[in-house]
Amino acid sequence: MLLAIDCGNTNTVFSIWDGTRFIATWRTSTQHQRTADQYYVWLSTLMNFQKIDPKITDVIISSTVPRVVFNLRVLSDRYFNTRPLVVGKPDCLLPVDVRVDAGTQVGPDRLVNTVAGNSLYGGDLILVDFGTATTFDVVDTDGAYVGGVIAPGVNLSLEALHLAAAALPHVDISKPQSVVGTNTVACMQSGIFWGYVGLVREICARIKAERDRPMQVISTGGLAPLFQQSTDLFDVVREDLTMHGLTVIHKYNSSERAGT
Ligand SMILES: Nc1ncnc2c1ncn2[C@@H]1O[C@H](COP(=O)(O)OP(=O)(O)O)[C@@H](O)[C@H]1O
Ligand SMILES: CC(C)(COP(=O)(O)O)[C@@H](O)C(=O)NCCC(=O)O
Ligand SMILES: [K+]
Repeated sequence: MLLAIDCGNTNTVFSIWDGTRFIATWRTSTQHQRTADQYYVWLSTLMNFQKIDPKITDVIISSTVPRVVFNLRVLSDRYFNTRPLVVGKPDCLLPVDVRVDAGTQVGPDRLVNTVAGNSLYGGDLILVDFGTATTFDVVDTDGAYVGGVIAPGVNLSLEALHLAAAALPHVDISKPQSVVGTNTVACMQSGIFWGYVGLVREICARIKAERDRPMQVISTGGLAPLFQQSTDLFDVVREDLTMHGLTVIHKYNSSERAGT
């Protein structure tokens, strides 16, 4: 079975893929200090708790935080006796082209999303991923990654208000009842929620105009469903987009190595 690890700047998600479906998914905060042994204690406890004993034969990692990769590699070598595939490294092949400025290091999560989007929905896509940052990845007609947009994440924006202004509290995002807030929290939620709806709408409209063709908008990340509520921003919300992409990349590399 495949252990797929998607490490973002805030959270790291581990999923076990049995070849047809994910049999388990667990999430932990991203901390580069966490050792391979700590990961394994955590993972094996959860496996015992869910009464599963998967035989992990392969590991694939996508990480937007380079420092965590070392310990995840050790986890794979020491406990699963396998050399992991690491997206973005030269020995990890991608089934799509990447057409960006020379020397640009595209976030591996964006490449994985592109592969997933292309495998599920074809080409001419805008992939919106609500993570620490909100990213827009543009997928060409042939499935290539051709660039995109990086905006501050929703929670990062709320946290920035709280950190910079003495009288503004820490607030969780939610859809406000009305645009005009009658208390501080409602005012902040309105600014971020409706501001974000505007940001997503405007950026998608401009990408479509710039590329002069219809495009499907696919969204992912924990906050995608919140924004889909009573807005028409996305054609599809697919929460497991990145994980799905990891399974596609793993399969592609396995078959390339086998020469099929
Ligand atoms: N369902 C959710 N509801 C509210 N906040 C969420 C939800 N899912 C994720 N978040 C928050 O969104 C932010 C980005 O999380 P995540 O998608 O895990 O980012 P990353 O992939 O960059 O690590 C974090 O602050 C996280 O706590
Ligand atoms: C834009 C990102 C910070 C998003 O990361 P995330 O929100 O998933 O933690 C990440 O994709 C990244 O570090 N990218 C490198 C620059 C680029 O993609 O052009
Ligand atoms: K992301």
